[in-house]
Amino acid sequence: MSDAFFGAIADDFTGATDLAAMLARGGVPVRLHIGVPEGGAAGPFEVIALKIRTIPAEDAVAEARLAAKWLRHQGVRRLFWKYCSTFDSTPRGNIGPVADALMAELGAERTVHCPAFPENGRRVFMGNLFVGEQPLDESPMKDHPLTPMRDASLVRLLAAQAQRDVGLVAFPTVRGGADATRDAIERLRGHIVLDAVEDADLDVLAQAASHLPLICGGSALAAPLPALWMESGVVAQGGASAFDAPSGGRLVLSGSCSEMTRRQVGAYLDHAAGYRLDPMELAQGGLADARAWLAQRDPQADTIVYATAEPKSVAAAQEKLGVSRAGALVEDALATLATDAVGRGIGRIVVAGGETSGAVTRALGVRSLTIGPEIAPGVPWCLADTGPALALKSGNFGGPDFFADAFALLEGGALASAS
Ligand SMILES: Nc1ncnc2c1ncn2[C@@H]1O[C@H](COP(=O)(O)OP(=O)(O)O)[C@@H](O)[C@H]1O
Ligand SMILES: O=C(O)[C@@H](O)C(=O)COP(=O)(O)O
Repeated sequence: MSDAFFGAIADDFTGATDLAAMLARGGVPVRLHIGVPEGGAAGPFEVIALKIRTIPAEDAVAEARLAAKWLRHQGVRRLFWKYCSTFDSTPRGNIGPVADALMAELGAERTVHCPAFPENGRRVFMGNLFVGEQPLDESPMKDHPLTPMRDASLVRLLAAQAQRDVGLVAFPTVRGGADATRDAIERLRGHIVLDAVEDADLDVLAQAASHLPLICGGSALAAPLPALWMESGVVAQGGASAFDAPSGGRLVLSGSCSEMTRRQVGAYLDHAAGYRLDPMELAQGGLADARAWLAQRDPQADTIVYATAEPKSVAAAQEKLGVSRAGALVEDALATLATDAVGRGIGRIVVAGGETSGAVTRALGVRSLTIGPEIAPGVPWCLADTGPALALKSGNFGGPDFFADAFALLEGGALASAS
C-alpha cells in the first residue's frame, strides 16, 4: 500500500458513503472511518465521516480541524471537504466556516466548490444549483426539516457564510477545457464556485483542480480524481476491498422526509409490514410499542419502521416540539430500534436519511465501514466493523423501489427497478 494521499472529511454519514462509493468506482481501495480514527491510515484514499452538517458552526469547525490534522499526519496531500449535492446549509450553516478553517490549516489561498452530481440530477449553471429541472429553492429542498434551502445561488449562500471572497468560474469557461478553467481558477482567490452540468464537465474540473490542496463539493467531483492520480503515478493501482454481507434478516429504518424517501416508503409498504413513529408520541415516552412490535417480527420478513412524513405533519411536530427536539426524538428512536435489531441478529439494515444514518451508525458503535456494491448512484452497501451490513441512503437518492432493490442486490435477485 502507498501512503495516504487523498483525505476527505464528510459532513454527514450518507455523504461519506456516497463519496467512498464514487472513489471506489475508480478501482481504488477506500477506507471509511466513523469519526477521527485512533489508529493510522492503511491506504491512499481515506474518508472520515463526521456528523457536523447542522451543529453550531464553531463545533463543526473544531471537529473538521481535528479530522484534518489526523489526515495530514497520515501524509495526506489533497484534502476534500464533502458536503451535500443539494448544499444543505442555510446562510448560518457550516460549509463556508469549515472551508475557511481548512484553508487556514493548509495555508491555501484558494479553494473550489462544486456540488454538481449529474447522475442524480444536481447541476450547477452560472453559479446556481439545480435539482432536476428546478432551482434549489423551488425544489423539495425548500421544505427540508433541518436545512430548508431558500436560495439557489451558491455564490450568495457561500458569501453569507464564509470570511473570504467568493468568485465564479462559469460554464462557458468550463466548456473551454481544463487549461482555460485552471487559468481562471488561478486568477481568483478565496472560494471559487465552479459550474458543471454533465459528467464531462466534472472531468474538466477535476483536471483543472487536482493540484489544489483543498477541494470542496459533492462526491461526483471526486469521482474522476483516482484515475487522474493513478495515470500520473502519484497513487498506485489498487484493488477494491472484499465485501461479504452477513445474512440473518433485514430491516429498513427511515427518518428522512424527502420527497423521494416518501415515495420509497410508500412503495415498500405495498408488500412490507410497517410501523410509523410519531414524534409527538415519542415525546411522551412512546417507544415501547415500536420495540415490542419489532421484536415479534420475523427477521426474514420485509419490515420497515419510519418517521417519514409529509411537510405539513413535520411542520406541526416542529411547532410543538421545536426543530431539533423533534429531529433528535426520531433519530434516538430509530437508533434504539437499530440496536435492538442487531441484538436479535438482523444483519442487513437500510437506513434512510443522513442525520438518521449518523444516529444509527453511532448507536451501533461502528468505527469503520468497508464499501461494497452500489445499489443506486451514491448509495453503496457497506460492511460495518461491528458486523452488520448497512446501506446509508441519502434522503434524495435512489429510485422508488430502492429498499426492495437493496436487499435483492445482496440476494442476487432481480432488481424491482429493472423490471
Ligand atoms: N415526522 C417527523 N417530524 C419531524 N422531524 C422528523 C420527522 N421524521 C424525521 N424527522 C427528522 O428530520 C430529519 C431528517 O434529516 P435526515 O435524516 O438527514 O434526512 P435527509 O437525508 O432526507 O436529509 C432528521 O433529524 C429526522 O429525525
Ligand atoms: O451529496 C449528497 O447528496 C449526499 O452524499 C449527501 O450528502 C446526503 O445527505 P442527506 O440527503 O442528508 O442524506
